[in-house]
Amino acid sequence: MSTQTFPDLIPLVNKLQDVFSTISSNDLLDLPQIVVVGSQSSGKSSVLENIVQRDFLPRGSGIVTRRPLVLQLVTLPEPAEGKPAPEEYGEFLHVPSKHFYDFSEIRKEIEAETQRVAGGNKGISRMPIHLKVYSTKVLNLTLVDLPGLTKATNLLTSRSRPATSLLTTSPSPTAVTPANIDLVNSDSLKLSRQVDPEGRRTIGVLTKLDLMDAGTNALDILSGRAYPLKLGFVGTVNRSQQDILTSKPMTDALKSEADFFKQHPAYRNIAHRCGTAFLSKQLNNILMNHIRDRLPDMKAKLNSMIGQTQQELASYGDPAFTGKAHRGSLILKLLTKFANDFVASIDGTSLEISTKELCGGARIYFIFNNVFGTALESIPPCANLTVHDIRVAIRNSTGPRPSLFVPEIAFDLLVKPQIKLLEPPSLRCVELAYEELMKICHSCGSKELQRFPRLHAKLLEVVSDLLRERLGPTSQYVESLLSIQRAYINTNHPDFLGAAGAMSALEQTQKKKKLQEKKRIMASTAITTDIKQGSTLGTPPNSVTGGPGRDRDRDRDDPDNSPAPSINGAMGVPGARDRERDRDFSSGIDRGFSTAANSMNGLHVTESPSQRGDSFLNYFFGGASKSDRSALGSQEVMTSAKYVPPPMSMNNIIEAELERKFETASISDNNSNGEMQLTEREELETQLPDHIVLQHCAQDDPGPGPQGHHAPTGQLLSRIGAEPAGGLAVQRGTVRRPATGGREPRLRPRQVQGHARRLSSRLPDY
Ligand SMILES: Nc1nc2c(ncn2[C@@H]2O[C@H](COP(=O)(O)OP(=O)(O)OP(=O)(O)O)[C@@H](O)[C@H]2O)c(=O)[nH]1
Repeated sequence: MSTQTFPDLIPLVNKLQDVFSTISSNDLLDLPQIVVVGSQSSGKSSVLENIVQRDFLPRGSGIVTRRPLVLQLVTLPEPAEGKPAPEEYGEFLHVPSKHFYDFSEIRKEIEAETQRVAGGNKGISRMPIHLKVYSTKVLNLTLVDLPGLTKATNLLTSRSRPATSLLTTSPSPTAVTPANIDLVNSDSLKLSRQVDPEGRRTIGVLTKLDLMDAGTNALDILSGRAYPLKLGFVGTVNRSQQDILTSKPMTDALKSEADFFKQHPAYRNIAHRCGTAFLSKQLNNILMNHIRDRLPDMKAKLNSMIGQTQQELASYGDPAFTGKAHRGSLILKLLTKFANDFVASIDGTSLEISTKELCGGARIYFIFNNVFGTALESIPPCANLTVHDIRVAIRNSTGPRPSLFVPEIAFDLLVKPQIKLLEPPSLRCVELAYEELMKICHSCGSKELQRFPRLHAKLLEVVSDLLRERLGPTSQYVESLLSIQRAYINTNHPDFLGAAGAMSALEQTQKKKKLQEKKRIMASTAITTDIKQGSTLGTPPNSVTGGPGRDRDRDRDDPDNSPAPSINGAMGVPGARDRERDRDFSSGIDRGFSTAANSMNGLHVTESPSQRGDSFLNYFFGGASKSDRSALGSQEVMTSAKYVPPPMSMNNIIEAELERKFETASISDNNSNGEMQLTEREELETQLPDHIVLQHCAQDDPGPGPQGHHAPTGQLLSRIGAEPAGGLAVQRGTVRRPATGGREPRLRPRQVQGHARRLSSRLPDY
């Protein structure tokens, strides 16, 4: 061990200790400390009192030391000759202005302070008590008295110490062990090994040497032969309980100790390396060496902390703005800075730009282009629109007349709810943008502003209120934009290029389909055989009236004709018009049905309606003109098994079969599954709106573009709505839909029918 002394080192470290204890940051610097550890009643307090040479520590039964005591011993200079020695005194960090000259007062203050923090119920606290003792009799030294070992373990070894913990990561342990127990059972040595495994900084203190059994001694231990510690063991003899009770003076106690070692036969030769005085010197050396070792590291750490602190200080603003006179200008400056930061965050010109996640304006861009874009993309353009809806809307909107083109009223009615689907994601986009602006607002406070927490809180409150206030009107604005688009569907917009192209594409598809079907039927063996044999097939009754093509037109043109009354529940429930139609048609039809039903119950009938399926219906509604209906509906025709239809040519047969395929469901309106079959034209018409909408979506969504996003809603909406087609200056948006609590209901066929009726009454020229 170096004998070189650094007298200023320990006071300097004590100063650091005081500073760091006030800012609760002992851990930051890892100050060198000597900690006194030992099991309960091993004699720790006695050793400390011997070193200070004063009675000042609480005494009693059970656990007495319940808070760590940081004891800083400061050497007072020796008085000049003839002058009285300066009076010893103690000073607590928590009572800085008071000097305790009466050491019994110090004891009381320790007890009171322990009780204040650790409570009166034997509780233990980490919060240290800092006591400085100024005396001419002490060496500069800092020691930490820890509570009894069972309680001290956590305080000494815990790596997750709170900032208030006094212990460093590498303390120098003073392991106090009573000599009257076996060394291998020494908990203090076990604990010291945990923080100093090589035994380089640990010093062993052997107390109660006077209490060893007669004939035994601790010479092996004190000579360093029993236990390997680089700094060795120092033996002490403190005051016994009896001495304490009789208030044996400390000077007498120290003298008795010195005499003990000098006179003891075993320790006589090592008496100069035993006792409290030697221990004090050793501890002083240990501490100074420890400080010296740690000094370069401490200096580097301190410098970096000073740099950081100065930087932080600078961030709290210009000192020129301090004082009451500068209050107004300071507030203005802070508000301007806040506003600039807010704008900079949105513009992306802020100095503190994260490289980890999107923030500010970039995040708003992401919300608009990715989140909103994806939300729009995920909306199926024809959601909630079934073929049935489209077909019914088209048919209802044509009224009693045939339509030459796809009726636009139907298109309007169908498209408007679809535009409404854009509303929820649009409103969500507004909310997300609002939330992002709120986030930006909360991240804008500069360090300087944080110096004034109330101003900062008030500023955030005002800006948040402002943003919240604008949320409602912005949402309303978005809603009104969508309402505008829904109110007026402009199919003449230059971007609305879907109609003609879609129509021709659909027609091509249909033609192809028809051709394929024709070929298939041509190849059908049954038909070919029949043709070859020149046999006469049972012609469907509708051929009598000039072929199914005409019937198809009639059927399409006459909406009253579509749903036929049910025979066996396979068809749809007839509507009002159906019922009227039924009344209009001769009662013969009804008779026909009843007769047909009777026929099925065992009467003579060639084919049951179920066997003949749609042909049976064609027989009534699809295959005959109005003039023929009464005749065809006659009981004779329906029930006669002998009825022989006129012969058909080959082309007629093919044509009829083909038409039957395409058309039967259009007459029956519903098939047995409740699904509708469409006519060729209806299929084309019902697909057209889908096709247009899909085309527009495809236009709007050219796939991930250079920015990897999709066209915003505005474009989609502007493409759906523009000016009226063909200069038809009819405001079709006047059709009002019933209020549905903000949610556009899916239009049922009957609702569409109702709308169409009302619409046609308002638009006589349509
Ligand atoms: N005879 C004798 N008694 C001693 C010696 N050292 C301590 N004692 C006695 O042992 C008892 C416990 O001593 P303390 O100094 O209070 O022990 P401690 O380790 O501080 O106890 P806690 O703070 O409760 O953990 C006291 O009654 C002391 O008088 C010694 O060297 N010789």
